[in-house]
Amino acid sequence: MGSGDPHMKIIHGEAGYILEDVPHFSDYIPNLLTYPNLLRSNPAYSVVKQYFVDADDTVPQKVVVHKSGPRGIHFRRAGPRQKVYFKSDDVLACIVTCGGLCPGLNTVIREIVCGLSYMYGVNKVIGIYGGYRGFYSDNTITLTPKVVNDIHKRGGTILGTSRGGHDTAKIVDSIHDRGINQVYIIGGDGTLRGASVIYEEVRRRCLKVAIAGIPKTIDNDIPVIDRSFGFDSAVEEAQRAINAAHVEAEGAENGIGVVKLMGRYSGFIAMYATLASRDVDCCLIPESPFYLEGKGGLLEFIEKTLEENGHMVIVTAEGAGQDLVTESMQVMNQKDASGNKLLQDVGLWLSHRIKDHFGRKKNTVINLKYIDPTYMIRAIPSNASDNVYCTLLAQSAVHGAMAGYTGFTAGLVNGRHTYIPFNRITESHNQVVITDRMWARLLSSTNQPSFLNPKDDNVAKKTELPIQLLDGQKDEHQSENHIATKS
Ligand SMILES: Nc1ncnc2c1ncn2[C@@H]1O[C@H](COP(=O)(O)OP(=O)(O)OP(=O)(O)O)[C@@H](O)[C@H]1O
Ligand SMILES: O=P(O)(O)OC[C@H]1O[C@](O)(CO)[C@@H](O)[C@@H]1O
Ligand SMILES: [Mg+2]
Repeated sequence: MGSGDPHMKIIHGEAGYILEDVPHFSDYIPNLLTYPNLLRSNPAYSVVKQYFVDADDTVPQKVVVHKSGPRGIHFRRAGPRQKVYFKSDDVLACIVTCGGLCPGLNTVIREIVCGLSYMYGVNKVIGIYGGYRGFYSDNTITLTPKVVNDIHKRGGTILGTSRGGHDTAKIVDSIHDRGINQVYIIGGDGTLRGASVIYEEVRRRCLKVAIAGIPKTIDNDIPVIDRSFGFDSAVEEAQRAINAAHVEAEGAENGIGVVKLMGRYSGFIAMYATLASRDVDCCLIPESPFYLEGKGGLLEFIEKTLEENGHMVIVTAEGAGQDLVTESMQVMNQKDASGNKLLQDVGLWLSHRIKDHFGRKKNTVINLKYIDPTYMIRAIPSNASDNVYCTLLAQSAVHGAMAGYTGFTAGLVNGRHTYIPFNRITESHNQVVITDRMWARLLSSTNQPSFLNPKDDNVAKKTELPIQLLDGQKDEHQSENHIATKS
């Protein structure tokens, strides 16, 4: 759904209240039968007071408001509804995972299967192998609570994943031919763009097929939601690499530890890992340009830190300084199968440049160790907090699909589970705002320079500007750096 999409459901209420609603079968299929929700008689849930979500419950995107300000954008609250649009025996659900790996993928798969089975008595669930292109293959895996019982203890995805290869018409043909009527799609921004066009095609064909997304990205660059699953686990695991770098750096004369962490366009993992560790002297992220030589540059800062402390730790997000690396290595821009820019190894480049610099200074011997734990971090199983989070996201998606909602992603907004229309998730991405408080906290904890080259007019101007909030975006007081920027 693009922003000018005729299917967007925007409902206006009093005092500037706006509901950005998600599509429902009843929007395009008339006279559908409904059934009482089985959870009514489920012993585990029937004791819960007010277990069903009120049809009018919505969640505000903005929680910090002013007395006379508009109530702003809201999303539909996730959760079980009194009525469902499927009989248990009629459901054939499928699950697919696409894009890069992320801790928690298996937990989400597990909880969709278990949620469908234990809450709604649905026992026909299949897994599509190897991302979107798996829809064209005959191979699927039958998913039962028994099959998925302990998969949350493993990293990766039992279904495999891939980039590229999305053919909407072929995917919808495959869904239709197999009789699938609930599709759970777990992936990042690219995947959800793919899910959105699948939903459009399903709707164009008037099929009663629910398309539900569960946003995944280790980089935490998905807008609107509080955080993406796996991010917490990644930050925690990154501590091990940073600790190792610190131990190595401390143990050597002029020891320098360089750690590269994931973050293609957004430096959230690097920023949070740095803030959590406190052993990091410098954190480099894609959003904050830096330079090496001259006054206020990185090399000068390294010299100063070594002089003062005898060692230092540098954390760099993989997407940091890409312009510098590509310029100095004179490499062509390359893309992966999904069209994402392939990054140069900034950690390796940085390590060479630091060694070259001190190599030219005859009186300073340095000991530099470069640690690249990126794929080791991405491959771990999710931690306890992400496991619970994944469970709730999966259950939200299941409740939504059973209730007849479609074309939505499940997502946590201000601590509440919601259904968000695809376009809100795919139209922008979340980046660290370097004029925001969280980045200031980081700068004050590392004491690194801001690297704002006074010659670079653009950067200086950009940072002098007050934060411009697009309509409906979170403000700095509540977002703590989770402001979405147009991509
Ligand atoms: N605009 C689009 N329309 C249809 N399909 C798309 C689109 N963009 C990406 N896809 C498909 O989505 C899948 C995953 O995309 P991508 O490789 O960009 O990963 P992602 O979901 O963004 O996850 P991450 O970036 O976190 O690894 C691929 O199969 C790709 O072909
Ligand atoms: O090597 P791959 O699988 O293309 O994945 C690398 C990218 O995937 C991500 O982890 C996002 O999923 C990025 O941080 C990283 O740049
Ligand atoms: Mg992506």
